[in-house]
Amino acid sequence: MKTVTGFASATVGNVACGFDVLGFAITEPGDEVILTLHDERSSDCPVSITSIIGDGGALPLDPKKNTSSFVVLKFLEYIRTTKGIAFDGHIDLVLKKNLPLSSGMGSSAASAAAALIAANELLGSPCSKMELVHFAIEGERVACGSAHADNAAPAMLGNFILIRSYHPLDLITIKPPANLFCSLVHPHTELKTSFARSVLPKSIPLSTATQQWGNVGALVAGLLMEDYDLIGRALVDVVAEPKRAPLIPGFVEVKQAALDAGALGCSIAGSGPSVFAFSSSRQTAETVGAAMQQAFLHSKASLASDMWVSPICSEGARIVSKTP
Ligand SMILES: Nc1ncnc2c1ncn2[C@@H]1O[C@H](COP(=O)(O)OP(=O)(O)O)[C@@H](O)[C@H]1O
Ligand SMILES: N[C@@H](CCOP(=O)(O)O)C(=O)O
Repeated sequence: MKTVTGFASATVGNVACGFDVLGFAITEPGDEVILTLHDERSSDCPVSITSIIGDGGALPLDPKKNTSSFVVLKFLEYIRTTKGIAFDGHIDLVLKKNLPLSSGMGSSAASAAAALIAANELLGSPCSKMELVHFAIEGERVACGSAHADNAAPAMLGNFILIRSYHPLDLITIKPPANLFCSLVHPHTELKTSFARSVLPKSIPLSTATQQWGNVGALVAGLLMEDYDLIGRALVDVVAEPKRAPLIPGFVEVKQAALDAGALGCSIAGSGPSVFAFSSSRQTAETVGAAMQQAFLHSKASLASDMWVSPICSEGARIVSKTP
């Protein structure tokens, strides 16, 4: 019986100004998916979820509703129709859910990317990571109703990913500057991505768009030029942050605490409630993260939080172990 374990880490979507077009991966924490291959099909659906560990019973066991199994079904259909690989066996899936749900840490995308990298390995690696990304993105539609790629693409590919176009999908990998560190703080409260998207305007004034694309361009330039000051100046979001900040208790204080502690910049991680900051050394990132946690704790809602300091992950989804 062949078994493969895949891992994919947390990701931060948007990176302030790049709503739905920019995201990056950190090195940990992340979700693990263990797949076991059986020769015989044991139900109509070729994938079953045997167990989910660490979700407190919150996630669906229906293989068509959980992002981890949904994307494996899409992958099986793809290799059958485009590569002539017919799969008549069965896959049992165990999800080790280490990422908090509805957190702004790309939890649904991490499950999908971990499952895909494992399924591809289990069936002899018929697909490249770039092919697998398509299914990981489709998984986001199951999670929140929109197939945004700014979590799924970095979860699979690592680094910063810029989505130049969705149709056709055109992903650009941007290697991180060597000394860039992320402080990611997750306050103990949930905010569903679907809800955080519903508060956004359907259209924005041209003057707002002008500011936003100026910052997106500057952020990409700052990353490529390793210009930390420019990265900091470009971490400005005039589209989503003003609408979403009121949904995160203490956000204004937390952001100010990060900047006062020496962060280059700070904004909402994905759709929130997590908040991220960039710093140009690990030591500063540790100080910044601690200051952000204190600010959440001393805010009106008095929120406890978890905090991670990490460089940008350059590897993306990976195989952790396999037998035989
Ligand atoms: N494997 C999974 N991990 C997380 N959420 C999942 C998963 N599969 C399905 N979902 C559903 O996706 C929704 C959470 O998605 P979302 O709010 O986008 O969270 P996140 O910001 O953590 O990605 C929940 O309704 C949950 O039931
Ligand atoms: N671009 C998306 C990112 C959502 O990230 P998540 O980690 O909160 O799912 C958005 O801003 O809606």
